[in-house]
Amino acid sequence: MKLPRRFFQPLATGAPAPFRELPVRLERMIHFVPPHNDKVRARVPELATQVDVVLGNLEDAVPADQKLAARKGFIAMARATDFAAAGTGLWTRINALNSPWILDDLFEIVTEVGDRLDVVMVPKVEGPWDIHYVDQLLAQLEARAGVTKPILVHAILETAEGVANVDAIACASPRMHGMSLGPADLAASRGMKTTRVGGGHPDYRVIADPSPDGGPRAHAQQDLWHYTIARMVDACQANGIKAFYGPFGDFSDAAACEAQFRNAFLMGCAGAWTLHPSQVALAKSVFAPDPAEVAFALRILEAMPDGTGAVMLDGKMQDDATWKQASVIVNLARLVAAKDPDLARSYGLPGAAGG
Ligand SMILES: CC(C)(COP(=O)(O)OP(=O)(O)OC[C@H]1O[C@@H](n2cnc3c(N)ncnc32)[C@H](O)[C@@H]1OP(=O)(O)O)[C@@H](O)C(=O)NCCC(=O)NCCSC(=O)C[C@H](O)C(=O)O
Ligand SMILES: [Mg+2]
Repeated sequence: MKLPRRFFQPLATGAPAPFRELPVRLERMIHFVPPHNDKVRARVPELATQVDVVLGNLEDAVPADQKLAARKGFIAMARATDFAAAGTGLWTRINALNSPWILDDLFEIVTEVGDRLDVVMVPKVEGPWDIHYVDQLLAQLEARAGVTKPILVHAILETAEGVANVDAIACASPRMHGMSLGPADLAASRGMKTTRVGGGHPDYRVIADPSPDGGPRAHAQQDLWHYTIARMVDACQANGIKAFYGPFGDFSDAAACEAQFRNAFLMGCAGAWTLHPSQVALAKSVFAPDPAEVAFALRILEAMPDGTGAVMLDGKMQDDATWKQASVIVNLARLVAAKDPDLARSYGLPGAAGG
């Protein structure tokens, strides 16, 4: 176990010191771009004005014979757009740690565009040892390339072993930005019997007792991912990092995607992955608080200026704890308002231009 005082020391001479606190950023969606696809890559400058995070994906969904093209494509797209000026995060998902591509992924990307990269997403993280490996390697590469801002690490929770070690992963390094649920790999790793990428399954349900008249029995579909999301959110929040829902693969079912995103939002997730342009608006609307909820939260804060005591609002008791709940909603609303003038107006909060 590392000594507490050494936790925040750089892991290589010349590497930047890790952040003490995560940068505060609005990350309603992590938008996946296949960087080997020239047509989609050409849309990135425009996308960067529409999404909170652009991620160049090098791992699954990139054919093996396109891995090098994807890496080169990512480097080109990182250079072609000033993401920082647009207020948009630039991430990459590297190949798995046991793959033949990972070493060159990190070496080439940090060397070429490390100063532009915010976060490296690491797939199939099994335990803290995987984070320690990436942490050390990133520090060496940052030092070598003269990168001055520490690159953060985001783990995908997508193996049974990873879920068993979720708490240790969350606190493995000060580089940890957060975690995403990877429902497809996790389903396979667990031996779940579904071919869907995220979302529910009609056969996963509870049914009511038989009725005396032999009529049809009521049933309700359950959420396959509730347990994992709850564990992930607790591990992340306990360590001051962020939890995300991952992909929803059925682009044709916007209602189901929205419901899954909304459950994740209510449970404490900050955002979700978007794999197709049609999912961007969905994520934007779900991962921002409802204006009516913001209005009520503002009333709570106003009624309890110092955050203590007990008051009644519309017949509902408010106290120190509901003040904290209201603060969660208002803080997020302020972050959204700073980026989205329409929502700033509907929240009655100052937007980016202060109006
Ligand atoms: C899945 C896709 C290959 C589908 O692309 P396409 O067949 O082109 O779809 P459409 O014709 O409907 O596209 C309409 C237009 O939109 C552009 N497009 C498509 N996708 C994107 C995108 N991601 N970003 C920007 N623009 C996009 C198309 O080019 C069309 O443009 P135009 O012709 O000019 O109208 C594609 O959507 C895609 O590759 N998506 C990303 C897939 C991906 O990254 N998958 C991996 C993440 S999920 C995962 O790994 C599982 C996870 O790890 C787990 O274990 O759970
Ligand atoms: Mg996966």
